[in-house]
Amino acid sequence: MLHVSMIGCGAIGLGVMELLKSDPEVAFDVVIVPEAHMEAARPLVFSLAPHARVADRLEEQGQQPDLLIECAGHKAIEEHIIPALKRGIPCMVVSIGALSERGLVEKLEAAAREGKTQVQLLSGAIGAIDALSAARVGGLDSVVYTGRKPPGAWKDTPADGLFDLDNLQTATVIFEGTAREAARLYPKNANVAATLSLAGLGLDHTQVRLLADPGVTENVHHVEAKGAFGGFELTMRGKPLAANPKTSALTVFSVVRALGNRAHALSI
Ligand SMILES: NC(=O)C1=CN([C@@H]2O[C@H](COP(=O)(O)OP(=O)(O)OC[C@H]3O[C@@H](n4cnc5c(N)ncnc54)[C@H](OP(=O)(O)O)[C@@H]3O)[C@@H](O)[C@H]2O)C=CC1
Ligand SMILES: O=C([O-])CC(=O)C(=O)O
Repeated sequence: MLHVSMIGCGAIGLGVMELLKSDPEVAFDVVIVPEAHMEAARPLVFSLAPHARVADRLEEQGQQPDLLIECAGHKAIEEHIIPALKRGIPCMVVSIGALSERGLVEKLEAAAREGKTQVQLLSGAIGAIDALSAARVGGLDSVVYTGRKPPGAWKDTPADGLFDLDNLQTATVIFEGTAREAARLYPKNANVAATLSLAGLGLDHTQVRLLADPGVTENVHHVEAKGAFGGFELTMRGKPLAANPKTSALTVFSVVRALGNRAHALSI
């Protein structure tokens, strides 16, 4: 039985608990949410994981989880993941876009080294991360990522002021540049660009194009990579979660897979 503490009970966290509620090998013991939202979170958590405790942090004394998983956002990495790693608790992170902040990846690595443990960065909404990071071993020449989403998915981002999102008639490029700049301008839509960068050529050498496209209803991720290994092209058409259209459903499935791989006898 894998005893898991989870940070965040939003679209991803609740989706993960729902899918794992009848898995006898995974137990959610603690769900961490901001203090102000603990009361509201309790009934939701109770309905999916009746034995789980809602808290605003991991207790430092007593039984430690086998694994701490972050499904919350940038601040949760600094607040919860880094201290847990230093205490030797293995961690998983889904908010990969947060790692585009300078120095944060190095802080995570240092904390894991200090605690003699490991932090796993999850692939989330994008596929072929195994192929891309293997290809990097032989040398990559280029990685180009195009992210295409319905105009509504770009609400409350810099594109909202620059383009009339409600009345777009054709696919419109809202950003073109490096993954680092994409992550700076579009932090809540930067997870895929950051994941591809960390697996491949880094934030400054991964090219990104972002489009608002009234012709799509899905989050479409296209990757083209070339290098000593040859090349690949990948298109993912991710159905958005009803609870958060910025997030593809595959992200939830990717977390469930990762937890299953830790908990079950066979890992794939
Ligand atoms: N790797 C990938 O491919 C993808 C990654 N993501 C990332 O995953 C994360 C979660 O996404 P999603 O579930 O859709 O987002 P939601 O906004 O639906 O949920 C986020 C949850 O985290 C909680 N939370 C926020 N900050 C903290 C904190 N410091 N400590 C504890 N809890 C906190 C929120 O609590 P409250 O509501 O009470 O503030 C909320 O319950 C985001 O960072 C998102 O960018 C998303 C899609 C793809
Ligand atoms: O499709 C998703 O779930 C999220 C996404 O585009 C991103 O954050 O890069």
